[in-house]
Amino acid sequence: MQNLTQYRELLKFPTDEDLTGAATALIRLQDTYKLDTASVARGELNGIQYSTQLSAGDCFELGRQSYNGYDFYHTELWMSEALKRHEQERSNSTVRWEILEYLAYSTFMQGNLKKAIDLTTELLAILPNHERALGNLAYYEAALKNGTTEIEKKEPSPKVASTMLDPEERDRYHMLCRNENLMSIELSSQLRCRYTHNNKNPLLLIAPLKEEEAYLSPRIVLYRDVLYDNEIETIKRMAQPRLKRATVQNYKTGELEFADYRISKSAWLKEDEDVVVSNVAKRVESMTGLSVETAEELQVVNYGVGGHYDPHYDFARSEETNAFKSLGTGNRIATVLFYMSDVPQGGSTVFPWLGVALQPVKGTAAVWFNLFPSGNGDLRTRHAACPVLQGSKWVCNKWLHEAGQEFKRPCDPKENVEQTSSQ
Ligand SMILES: O=C(O)CCC(=O)C(=O)O
Ligand SMILES: [Fe+2]
Repeated sequence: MQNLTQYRELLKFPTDEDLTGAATALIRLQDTYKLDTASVARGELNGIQYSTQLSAGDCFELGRQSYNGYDFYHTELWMSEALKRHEQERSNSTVRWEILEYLAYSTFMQGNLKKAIDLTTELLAILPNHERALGNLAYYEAALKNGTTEIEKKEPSPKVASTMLDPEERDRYHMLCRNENLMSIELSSQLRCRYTHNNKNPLLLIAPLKEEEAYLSPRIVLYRDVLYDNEIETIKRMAQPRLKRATVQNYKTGELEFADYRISKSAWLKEDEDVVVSNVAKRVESMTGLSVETAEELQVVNYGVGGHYDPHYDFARSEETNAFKSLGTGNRIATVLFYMSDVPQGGSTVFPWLGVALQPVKGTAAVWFNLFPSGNGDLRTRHAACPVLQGSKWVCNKWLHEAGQEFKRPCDPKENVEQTSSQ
């Protein structure tokens, strides 16, 4: 709010990137959760009515942003909605002929020539001398006469193409985000929950963990109630002033950079900063049976509405020669992901190829091994954070590394399948 009011001249906030990012996020939510355009515009998400609505101008802006990204499918959806809202609005936040022009062109680009002609004719009824519209009309009519419905499709730019998901993986990812079940009854009926008693670890003898299996091979388990509310408050309070836009590692250069496929804010906390942070690390040792000596600092992450992380591996693949090199502690052997909030809608952690969806529950931790005992990465652990549809998602995670685990999880060059006994 201060940026908007006091420092407007200096900071120019929100920026163009903020606007583009907000539009992309809304369209991401629409696609992932199959939200219908009119409902979103009315402020209704998955049947829940919120207080905010979109004006014709907002819808127009979403259409324009889609158009700028050569995404004519969403241009048409949002320009049609803009047109409907324009008719209903008393104080018009946009201009009818402009909507018609975008709508006609996006309709044409999707091969509907007749509709493009009708819309352009309507535009010309408002502005008979609109030069571009006159040119377009002649072009659309000629195309219709010659039977040319083949539209020259623009190839996505190399930057966009490199971040595009494999369609099958994307479909599985989105289905899991929508809570559509992908796990067979044969598999899910084998999942158990238990209290973990362990004579070797006094902590587990006094306070056994509530362990819930989410998948067996690879083993993914949930531990319930492993963070106290006051610990969560402390972690959030410490992280808040340090939160920065999250980065990803460029696997070729090893450089950290911003990427559309990971939208969140994060901060790192050291164990010696607060007893809460070191206690969490000790608990991670109990949960995994591994040492945190070589683990990364505690990463705290906050996702706002639309925040997400596309499918990825937590470990570095063999071709990613620069990853984790500077740490000198080997690859990321295991992940411990703590949920520090519930999320009212969206925000699950999903494993597209396993059909597993973990819904964030405050105080729960998810644990899995990323590597086989051979040290090779387990590709089945590919996972993603679904976009947050409503609310704010807080997690923190601890990534454990290979070094120092030699006696706790002995390596075995032959073991490319995980051990059957737990940990
Ligand atoms: O936030 C989540 O649910 C998953 C986060 C994640 O996969 C990561 O940070 O590597
Ligand atoms: Fe991850």
